[in-house]
Amino acid sequence: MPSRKPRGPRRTTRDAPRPNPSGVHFLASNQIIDGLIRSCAPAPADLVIEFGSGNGAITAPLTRTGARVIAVERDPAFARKLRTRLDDKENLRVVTTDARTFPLPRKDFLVVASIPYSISTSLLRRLLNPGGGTPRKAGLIVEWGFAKRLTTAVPRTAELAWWAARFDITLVRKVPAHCFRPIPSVDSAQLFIERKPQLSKGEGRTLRAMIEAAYLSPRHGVRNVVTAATGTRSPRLVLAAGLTPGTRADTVKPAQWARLAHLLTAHGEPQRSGDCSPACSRQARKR
Ligand SMILES: C[S@@+](CC[C@H](N)C(=O)[O-])C[C@H]1O[C@@H](n2cnc3c(N)ncnc32)[C@H](O)[C@@H]1O
Repeated sequence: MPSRKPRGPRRTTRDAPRPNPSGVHFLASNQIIDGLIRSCAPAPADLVIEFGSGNGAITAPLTRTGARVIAVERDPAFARKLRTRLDDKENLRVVTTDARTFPLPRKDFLVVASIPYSISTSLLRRLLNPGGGTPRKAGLIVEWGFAKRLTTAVPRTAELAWWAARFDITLVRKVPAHCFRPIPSVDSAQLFIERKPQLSKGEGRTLRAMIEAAYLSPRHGVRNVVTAATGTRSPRLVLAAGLTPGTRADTVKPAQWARLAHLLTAHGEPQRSGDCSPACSRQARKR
């Protein structure tokens, strides 16, 4: 992990936060951009998607890795300028569309992006929920508070726990506001996300059912959560997962739920309900 303080461009009094009606803040630190790209180590065989390419601060160095790059930008003026500027890059495709509806590839891909903060949650939902394709690795610049919520040891909501149980989500570094132009009022963070080995369908269903039961009844012990989710009692497997039957649900880390789901599935414990009851879904959506 880098220890040097990220350098932004030299700061002057003219750089103080100013009204910015477009709400767009461009990365202006080569050190941050390089670190972001290096975190995913794109190679020529890779497909990399960048959401919100703006004026290409990340796109241009991304194309130099030799990977195939798809830059997704909603603003037609930004997209047009980027196409013109990087006209000679045969490995780049600029797509003018909304990141929230861009169809994600089914095959292997990476994401490298400084994402528009207004769509952080909806974009992460698309990237980290099964359904479409999910990235093998993602290097993202996100708002600082959002990064902290995503990386707490015991996430606050069932949805965050579901993501953290299936992906390693690491807060790599703070990205101070002065690394952007214009300077925003909040700091940002560099996140690194890596997909864990994929779960079987049964493991996924058991994991989801347990997480939802846990977040509906956070004071319950793990034993009750397992019973609510699978209809069985498995104290031996709870112990094997490094928990005790009485461990409170709101102290259990996502990786521990994942381990327990693996053990329960391997020993043939079915989940009780389908993927998710309506009440659980409502709770999971609360953010
Ligand atoms: C934070 S800026 C990042 C720009 C550039 N990547 C950089 O780091 O300098 C976000 C960019 O996302 C674009 N954008 C905003 N909402 C979007 C959406 N829903 N889909 C795709 N692009 C979007 C904006 O036009 C802007 O160019």
